Amino acid sequence: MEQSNVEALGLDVRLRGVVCRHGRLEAVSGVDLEVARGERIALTGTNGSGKTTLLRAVLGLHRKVDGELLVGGRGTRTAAEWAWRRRACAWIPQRPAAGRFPLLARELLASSGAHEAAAAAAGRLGVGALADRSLDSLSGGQLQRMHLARAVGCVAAGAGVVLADEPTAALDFAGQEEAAEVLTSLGATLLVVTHDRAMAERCDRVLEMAAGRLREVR
Ligand SMILES: Nc1ncnc2c1ncn2[C@@H]1O[C@H](COP(=O)(O)OP(=O)(O)OP(=O)(O)O)[C@@H](O)[C@H]1O
Repeated sequence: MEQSNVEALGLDVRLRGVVCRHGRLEAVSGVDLEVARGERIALTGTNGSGKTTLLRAVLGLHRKVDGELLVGGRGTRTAAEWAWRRRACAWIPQRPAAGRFPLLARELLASSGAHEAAAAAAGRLGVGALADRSLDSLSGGQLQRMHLARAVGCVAAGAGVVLADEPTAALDFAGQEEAAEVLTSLGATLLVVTHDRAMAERCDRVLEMAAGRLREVR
């Protein structure tokens, strides 16, 4: 993996007038946001207000985006920029899919680009012994811990931004604390969608989304 262009201590994220549509529905409406390198942002808000759509847009997965959306000063106009964006951002999905041909947990960890760091994180998160299990055999909380461990691996491999979509939703209380600690101490820029107060309290800023618009809460 080419790592030279990805900064280890986080990348800045800049959104200007970002609009995202699903067909005719405008899910994100004119969002402006400046996130400094290493800053940790909690994104809260009502169901269906556009949080996941916004994170997917930052990741480069939502292609119908108007406005300016830069990570580390780069857009996603060319295939090379798009590939760079995918390496620069670690992604913890809200509903991890096992896929049609389920991966083994250790294959998920290896896909981070830094297998040893991800495997060590899996150990710390209490799922190291499950590495040879297929992802579709894991419980919701175990799967969420595995994705968290993968994100740690991605950062070790050079990702500068972590995009996490309700990463503690399936976790028990101790797991919520552990996950919040792991995510907020990575050194990477963090954008985390969460309804978990403990997670929000560990972040530098809390933003709220309502009907596709963003406002600062703290
Ligand atoms: N693939 C899709 N096709 C059509 N509409 C979609 C699609 N994905 C999301 N939407 C709609 O876009 C809006 C924003 O959805 P989004 O998933 O971004 O919200 P959210 O804030 O993450 O919600 P939640 O808190 O429930 O996870 C919703 O009205 C949703 O129904």
